[in-house]
Amino acid sequence: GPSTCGDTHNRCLQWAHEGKCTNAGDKKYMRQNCAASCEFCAIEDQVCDAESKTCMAESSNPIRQVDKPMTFTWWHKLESGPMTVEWISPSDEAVLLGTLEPGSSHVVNTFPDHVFRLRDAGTERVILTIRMFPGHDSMLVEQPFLDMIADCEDRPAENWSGSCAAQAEQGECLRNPGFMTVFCSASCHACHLRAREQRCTRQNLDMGQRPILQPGDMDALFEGFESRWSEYNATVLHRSPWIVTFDNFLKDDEIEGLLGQVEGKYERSSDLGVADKFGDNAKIISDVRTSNTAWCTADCETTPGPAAILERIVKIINVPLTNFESIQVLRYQTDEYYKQHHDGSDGDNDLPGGPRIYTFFLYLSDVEEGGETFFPKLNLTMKPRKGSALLWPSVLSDRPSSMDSLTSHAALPVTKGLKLAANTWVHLFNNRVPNRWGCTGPIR
Ligand SMILES: O=C(O)CCC(=O)C(=O)O
Ligand SMILES: [Fe+2]
Repeated sequence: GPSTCGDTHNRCLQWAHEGKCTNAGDKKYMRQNCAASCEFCAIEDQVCDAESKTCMAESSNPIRQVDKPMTFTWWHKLESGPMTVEWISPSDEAVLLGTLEPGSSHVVNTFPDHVFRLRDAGTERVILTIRMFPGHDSMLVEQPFLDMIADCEDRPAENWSGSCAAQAEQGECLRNPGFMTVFCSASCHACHLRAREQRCTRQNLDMGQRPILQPGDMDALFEGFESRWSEYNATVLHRSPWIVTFDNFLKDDEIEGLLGQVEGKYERSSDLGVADKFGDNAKIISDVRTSNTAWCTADCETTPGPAAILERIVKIINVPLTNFESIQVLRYQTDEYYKQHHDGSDGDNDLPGGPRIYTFFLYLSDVEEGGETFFPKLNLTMKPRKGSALLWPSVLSDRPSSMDSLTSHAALPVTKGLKLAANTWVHLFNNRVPNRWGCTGPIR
């Protein structure tokens, strides 16, 4: 159970902003389940560094997580008789640890990546085998849970050339849990983590509980913004919502660096479908956006160009890189567009990373004709110019868990030439840990 003070539900912050922490009917639930969002916790209980406001997860390094001791508890909630608990050693030896009586619990001190097996003590039938994952520290062994994991098998994608068993052997289950628990769940003994509600709570991900914005923080950021960032010619085009442009934000060699890194990685732009019962979000191709997309992921973002760009954005918006998605490069050819949409939705409060709070948009080319970014509700149009940038929020300053519908926007069709641009999306909470765990696509 929760030993440190925190939220047990991802949507806690939204509920807190709706006044549920003090509302008579909800207060009890909120005290028990949303202590962090209701600010009932002492600061020192929280994983985040309050001073610098960084919510860098203590244990976001998976290698370190493996070394970190953990305590795991099983609760025997089955009608049947006693169960035995065994530790399966790396050389596949079963070591008997004890017997678990119906209605009672069994606690082991262990480490992430260790494997345990429960058997019916009478028939010796294997009831379940599970691998230890950090943050997931207890399990109710009950019939609905066993039904959920019953049909569990590896189901790697057809075009994947790896072997689940070999990858599991090499420690990939913990290093890359988002991919491995979904596609190699049997080999990882991680069938219990296929379901998003098991795998993707902020508490289970051990990622910190503090949102990067409190009500009002965003307004404070943009006060005096133009003079603070005059080196990039920051101009406030609109207040409430804040829309800011930067001339000469990018140097040519940074643009070349970024584009060079993603060359050959472009795919037709898609949206993510709702997670299936295996925890996977399928890509959906639609006519809402017709461009091509390439991601600047781990290897790319540490190269000089992208690294310098990200470092500057971190400084300007005062949010650590842990809350960022990878840079997404966009390529629009003639007649391509992205119809009116919003970069966030209220449902994003159910994601451990929370909603996107900012889009820091980069223009990587000039465009001969068309390709403007257009905000219909604000009647604002931004003509793409190589090296410039545009910053807008997805949420309200007064209530950072709520979408600001005024910032819906479109990419108008390119009518002549080519448009290269990039999204840098920034979340209310750490988004790096959720991304590694496959917890970023929509749930419903
Ligand atoms: O290309 C543009 O100007 C905007 C693109 C956009 O809104 C998006 O990718 O979400
Ligand atoms: Fe957008």
